[in-house]
Amino acid sequence: MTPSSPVSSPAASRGLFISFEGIDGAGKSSHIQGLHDAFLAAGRRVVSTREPGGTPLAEKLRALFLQEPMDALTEALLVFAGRRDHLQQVIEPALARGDVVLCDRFTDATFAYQGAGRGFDLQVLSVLEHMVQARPELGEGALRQPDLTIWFDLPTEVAAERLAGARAPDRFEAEPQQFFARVAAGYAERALAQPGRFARIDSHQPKPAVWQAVRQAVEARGWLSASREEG
Ligand SMILES: Nc1ncnc2c1ncn2[C@@H]1O[C@H](COP(=O)(O)OP(=O)(O)O)[C@@H](O)[C@H]1O
Ligand SMILES: Cc1cn([C@H]2C[C@H](O)[C@@H](COP(=O)(O)OP(=O)(O)O)O2)c(=O)[nH]c1=O
Repeated sequence: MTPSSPVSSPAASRGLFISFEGIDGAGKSSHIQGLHDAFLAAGRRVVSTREPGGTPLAEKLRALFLQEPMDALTEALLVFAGRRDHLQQVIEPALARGDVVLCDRFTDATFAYQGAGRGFDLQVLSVLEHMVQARPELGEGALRQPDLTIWFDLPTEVAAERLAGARAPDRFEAEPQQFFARVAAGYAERALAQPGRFARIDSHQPKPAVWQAVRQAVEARGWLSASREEG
């Protein structure tokens, strides 16, 4: 099997859904590409995608979301509308094919940014989450959630230093550090509530050390071995 060839039989592996989270500037981007390459080398088909975005419609919503002033409910409605389209057009079909889906942010970001960051009602977010991510075929209340969420955790002041001058700030990146402190606390709360799904990565380290930690989080689950069946 060549490094980039797909698995020979869909039965040999099930789809895997991995999301990447953290405050702006936490350093997720380059490691998503690294993991993409590592899964290809292990013989998996990989779809790398992002939220907000991931489909033509959701990318249009992303542009509005990042640039236009709006209140927190509008933010939540836009991001969940895009998520619905993304799940239907990209994520669910890829998982059904047995692909690995690497998603730069998912619903934890909504709870962290709109919930903890903006102070928006978490119960309303939960209602939207249940509408958008419902999997009725698995029973009442079943939701599509990532199999693993890789959470890049680092102090807000370090993230701010990394972002300074790196790129023109969007509507969120222009927020003050107190906003990101609330977002970071939101992620910590989500990770505490669902420890099996979250892998916390200490991102206040040089890139190679962060990459080792990311790789280990995935290897520890047996997901990077070429011939192994997923459990
Ligand atoms: N471990 C690291 N140490 C120092 N700088 C980093 C590290 N990881 C990323 N960076 C830099 O920080 C900035 C933000 O990284 P990026 O991957 O774009 O963050 P994110 O996608 O989480 O917003 C970039 O300029 C990047 O080169
Ligand atoms: C998915 C999502 C992102 N966001 C925010 C977080 C980021 O500030 C921004 C875009 O995320 P991201 O794609 O990580 O930005 P970049 O490519 O510039 O690093 O959207 C929310 O506020 N709620 C959400 O549900």
